Amino acid sequence: MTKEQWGALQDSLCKTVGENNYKTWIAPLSFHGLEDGGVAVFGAPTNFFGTYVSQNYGDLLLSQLSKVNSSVCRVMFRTSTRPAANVPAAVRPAAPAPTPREDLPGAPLDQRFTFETFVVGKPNELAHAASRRVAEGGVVTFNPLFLYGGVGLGKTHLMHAIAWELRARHPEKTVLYLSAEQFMYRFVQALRERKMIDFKELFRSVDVLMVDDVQFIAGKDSTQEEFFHTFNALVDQNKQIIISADRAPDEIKDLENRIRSRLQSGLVVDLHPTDYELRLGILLSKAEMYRAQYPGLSIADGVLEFLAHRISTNVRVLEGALTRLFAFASLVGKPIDMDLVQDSLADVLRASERKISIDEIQRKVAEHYNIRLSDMIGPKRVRNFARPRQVAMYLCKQLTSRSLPEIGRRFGGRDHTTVMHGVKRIEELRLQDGQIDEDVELLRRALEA
Ligand SMILES: Nc1ncnc2c1ncn2[C@@H]1O[C@H](COP(=O)(O)OP(=O)(O)OP(=O)(O)O)[C@@H](O)[C@H]1O
Repeated sequence: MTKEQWGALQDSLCKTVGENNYKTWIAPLSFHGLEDGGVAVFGAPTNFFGTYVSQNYGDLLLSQLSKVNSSVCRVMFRTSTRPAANVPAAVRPAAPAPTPREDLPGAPLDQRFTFETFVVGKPNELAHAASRRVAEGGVVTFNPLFLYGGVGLGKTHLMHAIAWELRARHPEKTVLYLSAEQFMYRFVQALRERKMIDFKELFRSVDVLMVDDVQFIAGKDSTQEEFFHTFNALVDQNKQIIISADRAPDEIKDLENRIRSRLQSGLVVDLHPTDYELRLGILLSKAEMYRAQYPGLSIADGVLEFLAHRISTNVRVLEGALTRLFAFASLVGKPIDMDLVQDSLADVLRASERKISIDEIQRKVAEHYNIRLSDMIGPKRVRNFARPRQVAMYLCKQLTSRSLPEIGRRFGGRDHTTVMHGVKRIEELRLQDGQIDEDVELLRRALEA
């Protein structure tokens, strides 16, 4: 096992654990060598760091190392003596911001996550407006600002944008941005090294505290306790706090009530799931950036619209798809058109195929024919209810993978032969009756949108 072999493993480790984890936990390790008995020895910046990596990534490291060198049968971490300057920014106790305070244990800010690159649409306009207001750094009006939303909807992007803006407008202010996980890590480290006074002083002396992914501290009692005191101390001094989480304060389980109520005491805003227009806006803006990077590559009409329509999960997946398209196109020297989309994104498209539920179909059809849901599912056989019911059954058969007996059960416990009959009837009617055909087509499109 050589340093070169360790170096060669970096890429695959980064892919396996994700870039953030890699930067935080793997990159700071230095490979010291292979000792007797097949022990691969690594230098870690602190004892806590070594223990954490050993517990969380020990098995992974061992399995990867033993693939390149079968004599490795154990990994071990020793506190490294190398200078802190070699430790990547993610774990270095200083934020790489313009004129950062040397002692701030913040996380690095992503250069790309600014307000300029954040595309605003209906689903995120409130969160964006509140973030802009806080980023002005004027009088504290809502404290904390609590931003929440599902995976990949732009919480971290907005947090970084606020931090960049604050640092640019108020270089005299100390703005500390870090994830809740890093807060915990710092806290545990301070406990172990008996530096709690320094820790408290440091966190209580900032002008703006930004904590990302606060749901992480749920269930971690002492970290919550410390967070609570930090929070109160800062609010008492009228210092701005900005928090993000993947759900609303009252939906975070295992969070102490007093913390929950503090989190709710300012402005709570959510980032809604993206809509088609926002997704298209984001794609257009990202494509613009890629065009500068890959001059000469063109995108055929309709490609971005297709992606915005089909990939509705989250923005990260959308971005990934675009990155792959540009990379693929430049490698094979082809234009970005629908053929390339199908060739290079088959897996992404399959994974993001929208699953339509029977409930959704029943609701949409009832709405369309202006009848009550209970009448569609209920026993009445009058034509006003029977025809919409058959249309709904037909759509369930076409748009879901449910079996006939299952569909029957969901329509008030009807037999599968009734469903079969309904489906057949609509097939026939679609050929004979233009109105029915049009209704079904309209409903299908609305459901697939
Ligand atoms: N409105 C937007 N405009 C431009 N880019 C966006 C927007 N929303 C999200 N993104 C991009 O999507 C990616 C994911 O966003 P981000 O990391 O901020 O999500 P998140 O909500 O923090 O997700 P997670 O819950 O996984 O932490 C980033 O590259 C970000 O730049």
